[in-house]
Amino acid sequence: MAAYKRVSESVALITLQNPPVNALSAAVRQGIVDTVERALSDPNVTAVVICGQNGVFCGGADIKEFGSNMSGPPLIPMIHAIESANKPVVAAIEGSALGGGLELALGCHYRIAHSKARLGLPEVSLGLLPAAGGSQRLPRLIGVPAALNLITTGRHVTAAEALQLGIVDQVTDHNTVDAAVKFALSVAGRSLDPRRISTYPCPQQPDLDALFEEVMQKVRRSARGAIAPIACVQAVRAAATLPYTQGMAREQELMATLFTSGQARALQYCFFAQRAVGRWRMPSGARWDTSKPRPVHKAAVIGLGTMGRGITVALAQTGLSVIAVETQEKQLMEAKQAVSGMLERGAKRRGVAPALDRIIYSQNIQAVADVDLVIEAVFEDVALKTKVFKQLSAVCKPGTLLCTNTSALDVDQLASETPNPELVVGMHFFAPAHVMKLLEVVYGPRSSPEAVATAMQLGKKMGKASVAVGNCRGFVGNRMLKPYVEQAFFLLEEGATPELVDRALEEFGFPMGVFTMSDLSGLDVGWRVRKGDGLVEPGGASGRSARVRQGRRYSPLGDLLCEHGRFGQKTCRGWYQYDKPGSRVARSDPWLHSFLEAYRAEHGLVARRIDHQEVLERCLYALINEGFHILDDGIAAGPEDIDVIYVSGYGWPRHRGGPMFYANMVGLAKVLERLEHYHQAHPDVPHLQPCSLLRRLVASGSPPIHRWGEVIKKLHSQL
Ligand SMILES: C[C@H](O)[C@H](C)C(=O)SCCNC(=O)CCNC(=O)[C@H](O)C(C)(C)COP(=O)([O-])OP(=O)([O-])OC[C@H]1O[C@@H](n2cnc3c(N)ncnc32)[C@H](O)[C@@H]1OP(=O)([O-])[O-]
Repeated sequence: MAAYKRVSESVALITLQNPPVNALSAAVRQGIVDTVERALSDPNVTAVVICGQNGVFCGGADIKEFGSNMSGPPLIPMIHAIESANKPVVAAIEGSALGGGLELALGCHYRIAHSKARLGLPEVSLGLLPAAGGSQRLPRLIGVPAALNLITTGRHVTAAEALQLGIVDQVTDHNTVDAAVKFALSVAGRSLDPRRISTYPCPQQPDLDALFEEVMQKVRRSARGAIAPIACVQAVRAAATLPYTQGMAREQELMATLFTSGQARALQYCFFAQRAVGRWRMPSGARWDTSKPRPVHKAAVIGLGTMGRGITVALAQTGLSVIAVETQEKQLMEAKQAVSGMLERGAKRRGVAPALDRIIYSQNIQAVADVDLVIEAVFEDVALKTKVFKQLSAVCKPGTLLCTNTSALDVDQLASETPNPELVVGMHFFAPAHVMKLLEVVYGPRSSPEAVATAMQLGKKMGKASVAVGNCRGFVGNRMLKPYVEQAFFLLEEGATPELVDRALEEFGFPMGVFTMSDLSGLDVGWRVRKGDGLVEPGGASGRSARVRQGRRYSPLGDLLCEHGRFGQKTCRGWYQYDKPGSRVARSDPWLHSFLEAYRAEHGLVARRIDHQEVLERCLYALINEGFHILDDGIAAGPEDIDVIYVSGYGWPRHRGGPMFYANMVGLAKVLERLEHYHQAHPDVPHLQPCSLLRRLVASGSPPIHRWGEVIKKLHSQL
């Protein structure tokens, strides 16, 4: 809807009304058409102001309508009617003007923005492009390079940057509507021809072809298979090389290729999944809107290694006071320096003052006596963590929440070491903790809903994609990663090379394949976990028994490389070789290839040709199959929880939606059939045995992902 009223005698004020972000639904578009017509035909009206209800201009087209038959007046002629109006139309931009919302404003003759407003054309992050004239008007208004940057990245700009770019005409700290009405009165009666952006020639660039070639190469590299960024470059190229009308036709043509694409559906699923995981639920029935978070004004971090330092920075950047505790003096001094550096660099990027004074460093755990929440990030050793939890229970004031950053230990066991297990949850960050978006909030059977609510709220405050998951070995992310890595190892035994496996996964869209990632994080990390699982047998890595553990197939390849001191980038040797420690440039290593041949010969394994399809099916379907086990166990509330975890923490390509969404796209019956095929070939690999939940979903006709709940009774999906 759009409300209409006359203000200041002769200004028609049109207010978009569709809470919470005034998205351009069919009803809003109809409201705009009707009210603009009314304003232009009312002789008492000399100017028009368009604004949004509730301090938000417009969040763009209504994404919820994309899945259905679009009805109501189309956007392009609606915006054209405004641009060709014979009375000045001024956009009063508060909150957000994004996508179709900014395109509407670009159709207006003037734009006034509040200093806190955010503007942008983020369609690319939904697998689309600005298709209501944005890709044709923005380059004409601000030039090709700046428009290319905004449209291919989808980034939001501040009002200040929008003014500097020329997107808006004025920025105000006061009431934006009042400022816009005053501005409209001041320009009433002036010629509007110079204000119709579609009539502008596109500012020419020296060597336009070279610019587009360079941008296209950069976009192709970072897109990793996503098609929308490429279409965005092509649309802006049309603006730079074609008259407006032809450019618009090209824009529509390109949009048509994207709108129904699987990638657009995947990215729009991610948009809603990211918001759905905030509406968390626990198997007990406790939920996000009935559990009150506790106030957290002061927090503490125990252990200032790599993770502890990142967590301290992430906490301080929220404005909280932080007590950072490290018992080793040398480690404490080094941590103080590292944390200060990270805070200063972060503050510089964001153009704010670094929060150095918010952190108090101490060697004494007593210092945390009056904090509201503690995050323990000491070395991943159960005895050490238990000792710390006992100390914290003795030192902290009643009601202090005790959170552990463990990535593999039993959260409930740690809770049992304290007098108040209800106050214990896992807060599993990902390295670097002040950069990586994902936060797994892990609740045990005794964790209170308030404790979960508090951790989830703190995660949101830190700008994290926080997902509430149940306590089990590896929680959700690492638990699914195990069969994925296991399959990659088995593929090497059967004839593949690290290069082949990694190329298949990187072409699928992962930033890094399994073996490149293993070299980056260090082979010794996985080795330590396998030792913790009792899987590593010292020196035993030969003969048939070397490839069986706990009655199932096992590959000691990773253990053998570690026994050779090949820990990856840090030792210049791992699955690949590197020129110097820490170098990221992986080069094939002939030693590794002859080692694999010798290994196969020793174990009577005959290498066979393996193609990318098999690599993808075995690695991804084994991971997905574990996802179904996690849903069946009620460890994750819904498929969206798993997908947000993998997209925001494990590099799963966003334009493929996430593991569970991808399984739905491929077809559950196909995933089941392929798992059965591979399990038949490898009966000693239980991770390939299809999960009963997958069978039940296929037997129920493979319902769409948002209806899996009907099959999985204990599912609490929020889609
Ligand atoms: C032709 C044209 O070229 C093309 C084709 C397009 O225009 S394509 C569309 C382009 N527009 C976008 O990409 C902007 C998308 N939105 C955002 O980036 C953010 O929402 C926000 C505006 C910065 C506000 O953030 P927030 O943190 O304050 O709240 P929220 O939790 O995110 O959102 C609050 C609630 O509003 C819902 N919502 C937000 N934007 C929406 C939209 N455009 N359509 C439908 N629902 C929307 C969201 O799902 C959530 O619902 P629920 O979860 O409460 O049920």
